[in-house]
Amino acid sequence: MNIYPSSMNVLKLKAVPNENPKGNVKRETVDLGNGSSVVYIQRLIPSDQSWKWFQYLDKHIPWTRPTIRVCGNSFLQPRETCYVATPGLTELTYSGYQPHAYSWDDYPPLKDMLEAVHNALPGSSFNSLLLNRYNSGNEYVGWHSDDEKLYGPTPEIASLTFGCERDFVLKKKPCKKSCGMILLLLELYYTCSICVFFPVHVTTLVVDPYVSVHELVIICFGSSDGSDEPASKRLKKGSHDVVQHTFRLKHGSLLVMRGYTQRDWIHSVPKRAKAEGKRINLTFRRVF
Ligand SMILES: O=C(O)CCC(=O)C(=O)O
Ligand SMILES: [Fe+2]
Repeated sequence: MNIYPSSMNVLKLKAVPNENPKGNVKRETVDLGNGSSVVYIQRLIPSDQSWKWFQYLDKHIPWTRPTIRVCGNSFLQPRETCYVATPGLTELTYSGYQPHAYSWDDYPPLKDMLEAVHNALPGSSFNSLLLNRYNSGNEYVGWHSDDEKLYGPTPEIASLTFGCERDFVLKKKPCKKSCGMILLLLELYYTCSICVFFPVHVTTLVVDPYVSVHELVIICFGSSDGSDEPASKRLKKGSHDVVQHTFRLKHGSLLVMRGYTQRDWIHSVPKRAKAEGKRINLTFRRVF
């Protein structure tokens, strides 16, 4: 089965610069096609304000490194996290972990950050926030999409970054038509944690809370290019044709995923040996 087309190109998408209505903050929009798009504002929050907020978050947020369960195995999440939400919303659960929902009033500066994001995105209304702290380039978030039901079919997710610059990579999910049935079956097996039929190299790759079923499909079944190398190796070497886009997320930047981005794309912040500093990322979401 061909998950990806056979050539080795990484197809990059074009960013179109545009101005916001007030004309004072530059933003670029990347049309991912089929109703998905990303907006990137490199300098939303001035540097000195961003450092003040970074210091506040670093010191006052009750960071935890949860143990999460994937395929029946327990792993320490490869970054620290905290969750904030308006009371009364449906609770968030991922990888068998249900974070405690702190209130916005517990950490008042979060309300200023929310306001800055709302001002940049007229018409948006976020009511929950997932915070991540990456203490070094060794910490990361693996391939996933934030497609939990509680966010609805076309979630808008606004991602504010402070501190060390890191790459944020978006990659198109494998074809749906030919893989639909396999995805469904894997989703079932995955959800039920019945993963015994996966080869060992599959389960050893699964170390992230958001491991994508689509990644498992690629790893398990690979492409039909005649290679007898394990598919996991081929995936790591990037020997597939991949449509992807990389954003270097700057201190004080805002990246917004819109439309069907969670349905049709996966994203990650990969390990980077050269990234030495700490990075704090806030993803604002709306729970329906
Ligand atoms: O740290 C980031 O930029 C992304 C975090 C993320 O994807 C998530 O929390 O779902
Ligand atoms: Fe995400």
